[in-house]
This record gives sequence, C-alpha cells and structure tokens, in this order.
Amino acid sequence: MPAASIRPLHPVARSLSELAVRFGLEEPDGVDQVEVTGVAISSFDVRAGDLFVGLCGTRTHGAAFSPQAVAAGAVAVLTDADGAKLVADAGVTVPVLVTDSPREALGEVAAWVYRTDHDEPKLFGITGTNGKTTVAYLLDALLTQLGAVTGLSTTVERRIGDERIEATLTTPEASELHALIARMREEGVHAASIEVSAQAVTRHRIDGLAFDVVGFTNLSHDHLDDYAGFDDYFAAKLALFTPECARRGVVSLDSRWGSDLVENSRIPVTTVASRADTDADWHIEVGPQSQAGTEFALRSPDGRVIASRVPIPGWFSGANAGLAIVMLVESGYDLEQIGEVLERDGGIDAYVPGRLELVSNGEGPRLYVDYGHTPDAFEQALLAMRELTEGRVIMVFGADGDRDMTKRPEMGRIAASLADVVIVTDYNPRTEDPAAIRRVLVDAARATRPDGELHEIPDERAGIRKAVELAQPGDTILIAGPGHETSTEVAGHKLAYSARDEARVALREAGWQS
Ligand SMILES: CC(=O)N[C@H]1[C@@H](OP(=O)(O)OP(=O)(O)OC[C@H]2O[C@@H](n3ccc(=O)[nH]c3=O)[C@H](O)[C@@H]2O)O[C@H](CO)[C@@H](O)[C@@H]1O[C@H](C)C(=O)N[C@@H](C)C(=O)N[C@H](CCC(=O)O)C(=O)O
Ligand SMILES: Nc1ncnc2c1ncn2[C@@H]1O[C@H](COP(=O)(O)OP(=O)(O)OP(=O)(O)O)[C@@H](O)[C@H]1O
Repeated sequence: MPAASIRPLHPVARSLSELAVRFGLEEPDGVDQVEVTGVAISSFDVRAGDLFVGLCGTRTHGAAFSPQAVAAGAVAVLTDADGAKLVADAGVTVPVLVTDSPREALGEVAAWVYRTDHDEPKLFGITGTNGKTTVAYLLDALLTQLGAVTGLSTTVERRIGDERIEATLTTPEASELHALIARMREEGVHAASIEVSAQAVTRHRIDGLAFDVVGFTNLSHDHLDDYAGFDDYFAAKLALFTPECARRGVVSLDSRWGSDLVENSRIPVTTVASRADTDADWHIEVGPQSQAGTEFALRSPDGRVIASRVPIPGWFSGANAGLAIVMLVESGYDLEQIGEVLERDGGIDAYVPGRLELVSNGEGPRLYVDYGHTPDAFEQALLAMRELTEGRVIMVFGADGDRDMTKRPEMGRIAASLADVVIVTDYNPRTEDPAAIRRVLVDAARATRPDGELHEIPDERAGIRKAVELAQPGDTILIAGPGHETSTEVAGHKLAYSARDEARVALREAGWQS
C-alpha cells in the first residue's frame, strides 16, 4: 500500500460549486453544500473532505476506486467521461465533476484548493539527468546557513524544517506536491528546493507551481524507455524553462545540451560553466579534491570570486556547488553574504545521502557508495575515484531492471575502461531476469577489456564482500547504483537492502574498521 502523503494541518475549505465555476466545469446535482479541504489521486491517500481525482493510469482507471475513496471520506470526484461512467456503475452518489483531462487539471485544482498560488515559500526547481538531488541538498544547506527555514523534495526524502518524510517518486504527483507546499507554508518555510524529473514535467506533476528560479545541471543518456529519443527527453526539461513554470533560470553549459536550452528558453537565463574555454556568465574553477571534498572558486560576471569547499569528491561537485550558488544569487541573495557564511562555516555544510558517500572510516581501503546509474554518472564518479586513489579502483555495480535498457552496454564499457577490477552484481532487478541484465553488462565489460579482472557475483551482499576481500589499503571500492536506498525489488517483491549497511558490516568483518 502506498504511503499516505503529507497534508496541511489546518486546511481552509473551498466550495465545490466555486471550484466548478473557476475551472469551467458543469455543476452536477448536490454540488451546493459541498466543501473540499484536500485533493487525492489515490484511494489509499484519501482523507475526510477530499476531492478524489480519478486518473486514467497505465494499469487501471483511478475512478474505479471511487467507492473506496468515498468510504475513506471523499466528498466529490473529478474525473473524465470514462471515469464518470465507472463512478456511476459503482453506484457512488457524491457529486462528480467531469473534465477532458483530469491529469492536466490536477495541478491548478490542487493549487487552488490548497491556496499554494502565493509567493511563499520561494521555490527552487532543479532538473537535469545527473546532479538534481545533489544540487537540491546543496541549496538546502546554503539556505540554512543563510538563516532560512527550508523545505526539500528529492528522490531521497521530503523535508519540512527538521521533519523528514519518506519519498517514493523523485517528484511527487501534483496533489501531493501542493499539499506538501501548503504544509511548508504552515511551518514557516521560507524557501523550498524541489527536484524536478523529466517525467514530472511530462506528467503535469509540477503544474500550478511558480518556481522563482530553475536550474539545469546536464543532459546525458537515461530514460530512453520513457522518451522516444534525446530530443524528446530534452524537450521535457526545456518545458520547465517557460513563464508558465518559472521566472528565471540558471543553465550549466557543461553538457552540450546547455547551449540548446539557452537558445530555446522562454525565460531569462544566466549561464554557468566549469570549463574556462566556455563562454558563460559565471565560471567555476574546480580545485583540488580530497576524500573529504572538493575546493572550488566561483567567478561572477563582474569579476567577484567566492572560493570555498563542498564536502563531496569529484569535479562535478564543484560544478553542482557553483550552480546552487548562482541560483541563490538569481533569487535575490547577495553574493557577498553567501561568501561570508561560507567563510564562517568552512564551506557548504551539506550531507547528501548516498552520493559518493564515504562509508569506510578506518585505515583500510576507502569505500564509497554512490547513486550513479547512468553512463555519465559512472564516468564522472570513476574519474573522481581515480584521482583520489593510489592503488586500484574496484567497482561493484549492476543496472536496475524495468528501466532504460539501452544504457546498459555503455555502463559496462565505462566501468571496464576506468576501474581496475569490475564486479558485476544484481541491483534492483524489479520484474526483469537478473541474469539477463548481468549478461549485457558482463559482455560489454569483457568486450572493452578482454584481459581485465572481472567477477560476476549475482548476490549483491556477496559482491560487496568480494570487493572488500580483494581490496588493500590505498585501494578504493566504489559501489555504484544503490546510493541511499534501503530496499531492492526482486521479481516484483520489495526486500530490505542497504548497500551502505552491508558495506560497513563487510569492512568490519574484514577487520578494516571498528
Ligand atoms: C509511468 C508512471 O509515471 N507511472 C506512475 C503512475 O502510475 P500508473 O499510471 O500506472 O497508475 P495506475 O496504477 O494505472 O493507477 C491509476 C490511478 O489509480 C489510482 N489507484 C490505483 C489503485 C488503487 O487501489 N487505488 C487507486 O486510487 C492510482 O493512484 C492512480 O492515480 O501513477 C502512479 C501514482 O502516482 C505512480 O506511482 C507511477 O509512477 C511509477 C511508480 C514510476 O516508476 N514512475 C517513474 C517512471 C517516474 O516517474 N520516475 C521519475 C524520474 C526518476 C529519475 O529521475 O530517475 C520520478 O519523478 O520519480
Ligand atoms: N553534475 C554532475 N554531472 C555528472 N554526474 C553527476 C553530477 N552530479 C552528480 N553526478 C553523479 O550522478 C549521481 C547521482 O546524483 P544525483 O542523485 O544528485 O542525481 P539525480 O539527477 O538526482 O539522479 P536521479 O534523477 O536518478 O535521482 C551522483 O552520485 C554522481 O555519481
């Protein structure tokens, strides 16, 4: 059963009749006395007083669950014509509003019901193939360092001040997102950082929100199961850079898609680049990295420089930090003030769970757990590991099931070309045959380096133990894929599994840490 979403504690009711008028919907009988206090798209998430929105999904029509929704307290249903028939057939008697596309109406309706069409909190949206979660956490940390009460919505978690809520999707459905923001307003949140997936834009999950500043990290191979090709995938990201969604944008020119975004953006954008030869408004010079983090210097268009540190290795961490700072400046924060708090605190005070997270703490090999699951993320993480490692880089990885298969050969190729030892294991196969996934990765790795050291170890716990057994002090183990995750899905069943916990146990068993 899906987890219930977070809701405002003190919703102010809206009249259903007014809702119908506002959205140009025909008013059914019985609409007059009805008031709604919330919006739900899942029968499992309904609270008393909700408008239940019956969406036509990929597996079922939500309207078929209106009896359960009404039993849970829904006072009205909004759905399409097919849904209305399902509701009538089920003998449900609450008022039913009908619209052509309930999904397209959902965001604006939720914004109106929850009254989130106001300026507070300030909203930051981050999109791109890699780095969204990281930039969201960096923004959150910087805002906190600047004294703001913050909200966060990422793949890892939703957060309101100090309260943490489990996340399922990267970007919540519109009804959940507006409820979350309404609750943030109640809690006095000044600014919220929201990770925006391409799917969220395509599926109208961010409708009804007005971002103050949106940021673009990069675009590379991922999600080509959801999109017909790179152009379609890019178009989904581009749609965030429109006046309907956001006021201003900050675009990284580090991937080739950045300049296309600038050219096609319909909102004013500022550019940032970490290569000196790129013509951008802001430049980030990424300095030395250590296992504790990366130094960077950010130069503004008028030549002012902030030099600081981000506690994650890799050149891209410097690039992510620069992007986050420029987003803050674009939203109205003062660059000098940001520089002062960074000086005061010795850098960005962030902990980003499972993003090149150093799990080892002893004298033995270093072990990082990462969420990278794209060819580009593999390449960037491995290059960072190489730079930090005197000995061998041992990489443990798999590819998750029921997601873009076309990226797998490239992941195998990159792992074999940049790691000294490759351990192919299972990672979240979902409903796919894990052996078939491993086969593609192993074949690509073998074709790239026929004489390279490669182990195929289906069980992920055994794969981690093998890496620990092979490693010596001076070596680095990179476990790529699971990041912060605490479960894996095998043959459609969710099982508890944390790579970070397994790695700690394996290091302890090997005597490398207490
Ligand atoms: C393809 C896709 O986006 N699917 C999403 C969609 O599922 P669906 O269309 O299959 O829904 P369905 O099961 O047919 O149900 C239809 C409706 O009936 C309702 N229902 C269903 C059963 C029931 O008992 N009661 C009930 O009310 C459902 O809540 C839904 O509103 O609506 C569901 C409810 O919100 C989502 O959980 C589901 O996301 C699935 C899990 C998913 O994996 N989505 C991925 C593609 C995704 O969105 N990923 C992005 C990117 C991540 C990244 O960057 O890597 C993300 O933002 O997470
Ligand atoms: N700017 C970047 N460029 C390339 N790779 C990056 C960048 N930032 C992070 N990465 C790599 O991508 C991995 C995932 O980072 P992060 O979770 O921040 O991305 P994401 O866009 O949120 O991913 P997802 O959409 O899958 O949640 C990191 O662990 C790191 O290996």
